[in-house]
Amino acid sequence: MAHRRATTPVQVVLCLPIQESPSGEKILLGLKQRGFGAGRIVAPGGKIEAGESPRGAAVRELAEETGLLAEPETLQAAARVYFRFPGQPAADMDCTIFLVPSFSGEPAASEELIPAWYPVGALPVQKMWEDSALWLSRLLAGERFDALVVLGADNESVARFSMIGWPEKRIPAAPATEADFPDLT
Ligand SMILES: Nc1[nH]c(=O)nc2c1ncn2[C@H]1C[C@H](O)[C@@H](COP(=O)(O)OP(=O)(O)OP(=O)(O)O)O1
Repeated sequence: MAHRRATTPVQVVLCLPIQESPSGEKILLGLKQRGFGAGRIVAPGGKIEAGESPRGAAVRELAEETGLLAEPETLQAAARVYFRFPGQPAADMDCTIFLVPSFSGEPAASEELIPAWYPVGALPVQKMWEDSALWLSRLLAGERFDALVVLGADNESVARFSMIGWPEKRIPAAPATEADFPDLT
């Protein structure tokens, strides 16, 4: 019998602004000040609002949390990560991740995030979600994928991780948000 979910995963986005510097590429992350994941260093992002596209949500969240402004069409859809929290199913999230190669403005702290640039080769993985060590550097190295992250009972450790590279087979039962992934549709 098919498993029926009690709740629908929350649809969220993450943004990865990228900047060239004399010492190499850097990405913008930030210390989350409140809400889900507070105290961790995370990428800017959040929930997709009703009627909003993933791309539109990414641009809005980036502006709200960091002050950076980007044009929606310049964002590059790079991965989807399905976060599953068996110990707290209401926290399940389907996350679309965008690279942000061009933007204007300077990052500034918000109530949500204290942003800072990090070298791609020296990510602050000890202060991030444990699972991000499994997928973030691969994404920044150019891989494109869907990944499934199942958290442990503590809602922090990684119980299971699997990855499916584009354009191979999709993760079964993942809700469709293919509109942002033209190479898949
Ligand atoms: N295991 C995990 N690893 C990771 O790297 N990021 C995760 C994660 N689980 C959730 N996230 C991210 C995805 C999403 O962008 C974010 C949570 O969404 P929000 O920032 O919107 O949550 P908040 O509780 O702050 O809500 P609001 O402030 O009400 O929007 O956490």
